[in-house]
Amino acid sequence: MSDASYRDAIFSTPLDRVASFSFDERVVACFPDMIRRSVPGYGQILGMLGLIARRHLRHGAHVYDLGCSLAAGGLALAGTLPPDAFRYTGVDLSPAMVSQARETLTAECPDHQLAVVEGDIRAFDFQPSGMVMLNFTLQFLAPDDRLAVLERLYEALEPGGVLVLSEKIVDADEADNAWRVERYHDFKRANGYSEMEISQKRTALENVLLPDTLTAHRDRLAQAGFARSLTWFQYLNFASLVAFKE
Ligand SMILES: C[S@@+](CC[C@H](N)C(=O)[O-])C[C@H]1O[C@@H](n2cnc3c(N)ncnc32)[C@H](O)[C@@H]1O
Ligand SMILES: O=C(O)C(=O)C[C@]1(C(=O)O)C=C[C@H](O)C=C1
Repeated sequence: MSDASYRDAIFSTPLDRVASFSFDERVVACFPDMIRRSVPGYGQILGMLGLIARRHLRHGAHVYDLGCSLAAGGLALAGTLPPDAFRYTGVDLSPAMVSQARETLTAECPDHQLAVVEGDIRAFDFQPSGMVMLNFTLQFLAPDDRLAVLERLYEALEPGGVLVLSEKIVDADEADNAWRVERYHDFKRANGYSEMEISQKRTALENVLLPDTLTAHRDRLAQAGFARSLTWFQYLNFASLVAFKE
């Protein structure tokens, strides 16, 4: 099973107790469908990764994709850049994600240099790189662990390197936030999720996915050393930033 696979029905039946969300085999089996129906702009963000790499990446440089899940970031770059343009390492904590990602990359991009390793990005020994992608991963780390990871990524990036940070975000203003979350739930309904699925997934993600404001992200990036960052994409409560190592 190496392609778009099953429809996400994980929260479609009533659960006595909704367990915390985890990236296990059941999630892996429907992940491409889940993320496309749950993250506004996911396809557009993937589409830009190759274009950002084309502008910022030195020929042959190394790229990290942290919390790579099924290596969608690697597939996106391989769709835009030739095999000698970059080397890619995806890192993920979930063994089920890692084994499925490897299978997909072998089947779909045999000529590109794409590796996936199982590891925890909080303790990973990062090698020098020209680009780092952190797409919807930082939000799953304990808030106190986030700055240290960004500091180590700043160190690992080569001069001229770029970090792409995509996240679910929260508004500081309560009313603005409520509007955005309500429209996000409309987005999920329009993508075929039921009220039960929306509410049980929300419960499962409580205390697991902890979103920051865009201001908190920009401040943290600056604290980690990134003198320049900007939000290049936002769709409801999901955004993507780029930060530069000068
Ligand atoms: C929402 S998914 C990321 C989606 C993926 N980047 C994409 O664009 O399709 C979050 C991923 O982060 C991984 N993850 C969470 N904490 C991690 C950690 N400390 N180290 C490495 N991976 C982690 C999870 O296993 C999961 O696969
Ligand atoms: O479904 C949600 O509420 C999400 O926040 C989507 C989200 C994410 O943003 O990382 C959460 C878990 C995974 O299923 C993939 C996407």
